[in-house]
Amino acid sequence: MPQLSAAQYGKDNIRVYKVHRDEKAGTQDVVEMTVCVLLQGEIETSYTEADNHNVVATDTMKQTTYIIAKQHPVNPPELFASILADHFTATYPHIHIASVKVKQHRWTRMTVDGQPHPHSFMRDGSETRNVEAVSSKADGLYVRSAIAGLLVLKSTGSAFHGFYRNEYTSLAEVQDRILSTEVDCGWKWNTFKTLKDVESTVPKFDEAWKNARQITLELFAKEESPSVQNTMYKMCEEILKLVPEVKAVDYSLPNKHYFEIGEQHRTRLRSLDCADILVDLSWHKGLKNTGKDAEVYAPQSDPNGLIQCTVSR
Ligand SMILES: O=c1[nH]c(=O)c2[nH]c(=O)[nH]c2[nH]1
Repeated sequence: MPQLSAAQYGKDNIRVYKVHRDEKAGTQDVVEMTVCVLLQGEIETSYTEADNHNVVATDTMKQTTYIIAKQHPVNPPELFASILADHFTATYPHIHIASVKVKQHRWTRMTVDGQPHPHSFMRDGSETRNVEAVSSKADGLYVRSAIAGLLVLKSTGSAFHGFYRNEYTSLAEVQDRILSTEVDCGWKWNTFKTLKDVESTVPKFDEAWKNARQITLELFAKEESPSVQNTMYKMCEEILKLVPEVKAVDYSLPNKHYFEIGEQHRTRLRSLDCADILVDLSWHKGLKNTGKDAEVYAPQSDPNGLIQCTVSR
């Protein structure tokens, strides 16, 4: 007899834009975000018996998102996501768990004629500030904040050697390589009992985001990295130190590679670190582009290393 063993449903990719007009100062602030709402609870018969009486329409979830955005602050995103998630579990007796994911996009104020412009912004990069809030009738509010899509590269100051070798290994030890990654860094807050507890933590959310971002960038830049693994572990340690309300920090870092192209160079490609492979141009009039003369590399999209960890207290 088949059984529905898990079910949730909701609205994804709800795009919301909110403007705040400061009439006195003559300036405006904008927030753009993409929201996903997913609900769980006593919804089984909608799947098994076509009984829709308990189905909160996904369109209702979208309309609710706009209404909550109108009536409440959308910043910090931790607060907005928690208010919205809490709304669903508080309003509907048969909804037991509501998950709200908010992805805030960057609109950075333009500087024009040396002054911050009152109402013009630019998208400076693919980085987003992400939050997931899960409101559970049984367990309270779980919140994870994150930085995603932050692209970074260092052209030296990274090595990778001393790794496991056997007959499947061709990678050479490397003392100096290019290191590039797209940062996905998350931090889980101690579970909040109620929405009030989230509200009283509001000043900490922006501060934690700033700290996590700064630690990530500074350690990435300053550290002589022996591996992605060790560098990300140090970042986790620093964030845990600076943000006592956080119980765990996680990173997911793809290793973006800089490869040589060209079938004739396959042997060379296999023998160097995958993240730092030179384009050998000696076939063209003896052009020197290897060793100390290396300047031109060939970035590759796949395959890539993927290094992940979670560090808890
Ligand atoms: O920092 C790294 N960690 C690895 O596990 C790894 N594996 C690899 O091929 N290059 C790298 N670099």
